[in-house]
Amino acid sequence: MYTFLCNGIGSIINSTASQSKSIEKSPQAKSPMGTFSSTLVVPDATVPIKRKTPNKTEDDKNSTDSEPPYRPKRRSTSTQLRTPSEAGSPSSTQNVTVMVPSPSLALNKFAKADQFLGISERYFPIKSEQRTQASSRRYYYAKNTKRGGVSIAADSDANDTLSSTLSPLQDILRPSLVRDLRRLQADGPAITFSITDEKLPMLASNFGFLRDYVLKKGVERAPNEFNAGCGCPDGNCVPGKCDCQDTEVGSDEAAAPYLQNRTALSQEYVKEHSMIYECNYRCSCKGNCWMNVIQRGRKFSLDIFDTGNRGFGLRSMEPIRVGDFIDCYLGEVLTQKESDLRETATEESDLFGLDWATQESETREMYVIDGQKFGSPTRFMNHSCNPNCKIVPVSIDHGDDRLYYLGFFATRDIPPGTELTFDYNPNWDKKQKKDEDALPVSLRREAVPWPALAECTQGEGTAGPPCISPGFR
Ligand SMILES: C[S@@+](CC[C@H](N)C(=O)[O-])C[C@H]1O[C@@H](n2cnc3c(N)ncnc32)[C@H](O)[C@@H]1O
Repeated sequence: MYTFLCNGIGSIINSTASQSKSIEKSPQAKSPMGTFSSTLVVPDATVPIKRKTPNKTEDDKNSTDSEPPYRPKRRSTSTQLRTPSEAGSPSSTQNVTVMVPSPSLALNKFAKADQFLGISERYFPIKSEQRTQASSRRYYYAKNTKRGGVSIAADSDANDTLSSTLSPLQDILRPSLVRDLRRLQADGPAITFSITDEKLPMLASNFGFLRDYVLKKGVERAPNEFNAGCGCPDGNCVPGKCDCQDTEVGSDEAAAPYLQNRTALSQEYVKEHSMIYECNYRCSCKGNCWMNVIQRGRKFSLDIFDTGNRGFGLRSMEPIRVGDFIDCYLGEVLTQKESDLRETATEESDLFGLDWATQESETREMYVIDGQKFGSPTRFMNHSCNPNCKIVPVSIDHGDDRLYYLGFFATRDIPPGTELTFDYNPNWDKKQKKDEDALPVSLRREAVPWPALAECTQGEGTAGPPCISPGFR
């Protein structure tokens, strides 16, 4: 079970429903299975669970198994830049606060050319011992400066107003974003963006792209030795027989989550909600079989674009077939306590509670993913109650029922250029007229002004324009 808590649009919806079919885990996979639900508000009280600590064998202690493939490779930094319209009119006498982006190679180039506003000790105050470094244009320590608090007065006799400084900023932000996105190409085809200069800072300065979760304080992966693998003969994982697959309740037959002939969700899993356990490095196949999809990474080039009325969105310029894997939802992984603090501290959060196993829990709280500031391109997927994608919880570690991945898969064929969407709350009771927790429109986060959308009337699976769930109003 997982919970999507998206403050803004998310915090106005709350519903929980059971999955239509539950699937029992194979004996090899230790974690309990649960029902699926998705809500968009603060999660229901979670029943804590107690981790069973398996007895370590000598073999386990001496284990030299390598790490699973998904590991944080880097962490982007987040900076903020306010455009003139956000900062107010850049009149010549007015004090305008500018969030100066982190000094980068490109920025240093500008500094050398003495063109860029803000590259001086005045805007990057430093300690005396750091002055030498700064004078040689090495601003390593200057990154510690709270740049958000640095106020820059628009100079009355300066020819360049704030708007004229935007151009060099875009010249820096655009290549910097390209560089940031290029790093994601290690995991699949290119991620591009189709965004005007004006809106570029909203993406480039406010968001850091990740290649894996960033585990925050109090969050841990289960030790490697807890993980288990299948023992399929000759490393040949056969559908229905591989131990990594779940067996349906009351049946010995394992449900095959993926198609064998292409890395895609099976028809059954397109319809159902159940955890998938992929083969891993501990399996006899070493994770090289068809039971390995999200670990192979993206298959499609994705484009972050300006939807015009729903902020940024995500699309692919390639045709996507039903069941295809899009990408994982990533972000900072928080303890529930930390996520509660963030929820109350800010209006903006994009939280997923990893609560698949917590219903059978006794003492542990679930982990929560926050994709607001750091994450993957799927963070820009908008809601639709007539969606073309869905989220499936996927684990690559049988010994860790607390930390797993959320994979986006296509639920129908998607033509090139179509916005990729998912239902933020698939179990929302469409008959429910009003959500008591709904926020008035004025309190919702609006990155750009969005015109009112038509209320969703279409049934699932039918094509149609973007719409808004009845409860959103
Ligand atoms: C996960 S973010 C999606 C990316 C977002 N559009 C952006 O520019 O950052 C969720 C936020 O997008 C907006 N959003 C998502 N789906 C929407 C829809 N169908 N209509 C209007 N706003 C939507 C809401 O502000 C919501 O809080």
